[in-house]
Amino acid sequence: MAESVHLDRRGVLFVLSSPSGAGKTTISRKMLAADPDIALSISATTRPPRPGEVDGKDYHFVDVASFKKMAADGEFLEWAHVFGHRYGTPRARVEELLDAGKDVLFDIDWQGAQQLYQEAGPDVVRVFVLPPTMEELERRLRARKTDSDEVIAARMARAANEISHWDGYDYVLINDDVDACYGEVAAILRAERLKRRRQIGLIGFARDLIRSVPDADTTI
Ligand SMILES: Nc1ncnc2c1ncn2[C@@H]1O[C@H](COP(=O)(O)OP(=O)(O)OP(=O)(O)O)[C@@H](O)[C@H]1O
Ligand SMILES: Nc1nc2c(ncn2[C@@H]2O[C@H](COP(=O)(O)O)[C@@H](O)[C@H]2O)c(=O)[nH]1
Repeated sequence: MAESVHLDRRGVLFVLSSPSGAGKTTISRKMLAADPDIALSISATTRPPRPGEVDGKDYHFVDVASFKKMAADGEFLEWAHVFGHRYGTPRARVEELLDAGKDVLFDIDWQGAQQLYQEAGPDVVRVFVLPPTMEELERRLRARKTDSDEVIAARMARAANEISHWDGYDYVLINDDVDACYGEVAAILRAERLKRRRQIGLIGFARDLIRSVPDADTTI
C-alpha cells in the first residue's frame, strides 16, 4: 500500500458570533467534543461567573484593573465592551495552539470578529448564527436559567444591534435545530481546512509530482 501523505496547513481561526442566546456556546461544545484538532480560545472577562462556569475553562474571570493592565500590556488579540463588561482574547493561548498545529475556535461578538480579521485576515473564518425568531431567542435565554430578568432584557434590547452585523461574516446560519446547525458548522470547518491557500506543502508536493514524470510535457 502507498504511504499516506501528510501536508502541513495554516490553522483556521474559526469565529462564532450571534445575539446572546442563539446557541454559540452549545454549538462550540459540540465542535470541541467531536474534533480534537480544534481548541477553544478562552477569553478573559470582567463579567461575574454564572453558576457552573469554571475559571480557566469557560473564561478567565478577572477584575477591571487586571483586565486594563492586560490590555495595556498588549496581551489581547482583540477586546471589547459587551453588555457592560469587558471581554478579550488572550493572544498567548491562540499563538500556542496555532504553533501546536491546532485550529482555534472563538466565541466572540462582532467587534471582536472585526478586530481579529484586521489582525489575521484570511486565516479567519467568520460564522454568524441567527435564531429562528426573536421570541425563540428570548425563550432560550430564559430557559438557560443563568441570567436575571434585567440581564435578559438588556441582552434582548441589544440583540437587534448584534444581528445588524450579520453581513460582516463569511457564513450565516439559522440555528433552528441544533444538530442540523452543528452539522453545517462542521461542514464549513471541513471545507475551510481544505482550502488551497491553507495547504502549506501543496506547491512543493504538486511540483514533485510533476517532476516525477520522466518525460512530462509541462508546456502550457
Ligand atoms: N437549536 C436550539 N433549540 C433549542 N434550544 C437551543 C438551541 N440551541 C441552543 N439552545 C439552548 O439555548 C440556550 C442558549 O444557548 P447558548 O448558551 O449556547 O447561547 P449563546 O449564543 O452561547 O449565548 P451567550 O452569547 O449569552 O453566551 C441554552 O439553554 C441552549 O441549550
Ligand atoms: N469581543 C469579544 N467578545 C466576547 C469575548 N468573549 C465572549 N464574548 C462575547 O460576549 C458576549 C457575552 O458573552 P456571555 O458569556 O457573557 O454570554 C457573547 O456575544 C460572546 O460571544 C471576547 O473575548 N471578545
